[in-house]
Amino acid sequence: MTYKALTIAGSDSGGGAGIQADLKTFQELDVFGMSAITAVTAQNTLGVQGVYPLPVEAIVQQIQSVGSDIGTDAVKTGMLFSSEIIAAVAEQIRRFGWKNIVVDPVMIAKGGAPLLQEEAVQALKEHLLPLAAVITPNIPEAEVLTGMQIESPADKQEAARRLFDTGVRHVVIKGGHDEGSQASDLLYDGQHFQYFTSDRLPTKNTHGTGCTFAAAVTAELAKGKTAAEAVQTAKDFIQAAIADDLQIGGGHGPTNHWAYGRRQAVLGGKA
Ligand SMILES: Nc1ncnc2c1ncn2[C@@H]1O[C@H](COP(=O)(O)OP(=O)(O)OP(=O)(O)O)[C@@H](O)[C@H]1O
Ligand SMILES: Cc1ncc(CO)c(N)n1
Repeated sequence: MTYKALTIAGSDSGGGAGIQADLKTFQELDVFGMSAITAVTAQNTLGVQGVYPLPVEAIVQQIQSVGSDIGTDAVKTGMLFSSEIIAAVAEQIRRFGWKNIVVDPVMIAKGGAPLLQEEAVQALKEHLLPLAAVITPNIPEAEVLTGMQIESPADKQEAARRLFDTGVRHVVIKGGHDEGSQASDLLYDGQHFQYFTSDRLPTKNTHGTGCTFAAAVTAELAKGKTAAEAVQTAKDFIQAAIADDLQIGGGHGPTNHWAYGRRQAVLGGKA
């Protein structure tokens, strides 16, 4: 059985985030990766030097080329940049009847460069969130989407409830931006709160952690895993990828996308 996943996201020339992180992650998890590029960024470990959104027509055409021939078992959205792009992407997802939609509501790159126009937040809520099987905001993104400040564990749960009410089936609020010695991701399915917790690793090389995490969730949903199973694998994948960081570039380096696969191979006696 060949499982397939489509990422609709921006290109990161530095290879640590965006489309590049997604395809590497799909590959590592044995899922055939496809892409529809929404914007080209000139980017490295130091920051974002340029952002070039593609015409909506070019984005729609890429999605249609995939949908009309190959099809997909899951879709991840990342950097969508504008409300026009969001509306067009949502329309195509509906048109092909795709399920297993993972929305990573990318807003701002680590260095502060905007990857989503401010007025597009409403379009995200209106068009895309109701289609999502899983949404994976970090804490600042969850704050923007809910309009509330998240300062305590109770706030995090309340934000998850509010996000669930937008029509999303599972909410994951990631803990990368939390304080403390643990990085704890909260999953909410409308009934239960479940925490996925690891030691916080002391490194500056966390470029693309969010993209990589959401791509791993997408790959696992493509294989038919439940949201909780997919989040557990994604958490293990990103923990291994951060732990074995690569020391590339002069700023916030990428994670190591092959670390998880190497560890599995060692555990399974294959390496
Ligand atoms: N220092 C760290 N140690 C361990 N896990 C981490 C660390 N930083 C982030 N994570 C994990 O990485 C995943 C991504 O979380 P994070 O909140 O950093 O996403 P993000 O801000 O969207 O990332 P980015 O914008 O760089 O793509 C989560 O599973 C989180 O728990
Ligand atoms: C293209 C792209 N998408 C997402 C992110 C968020 O990490 C980034 N830095 N660049």
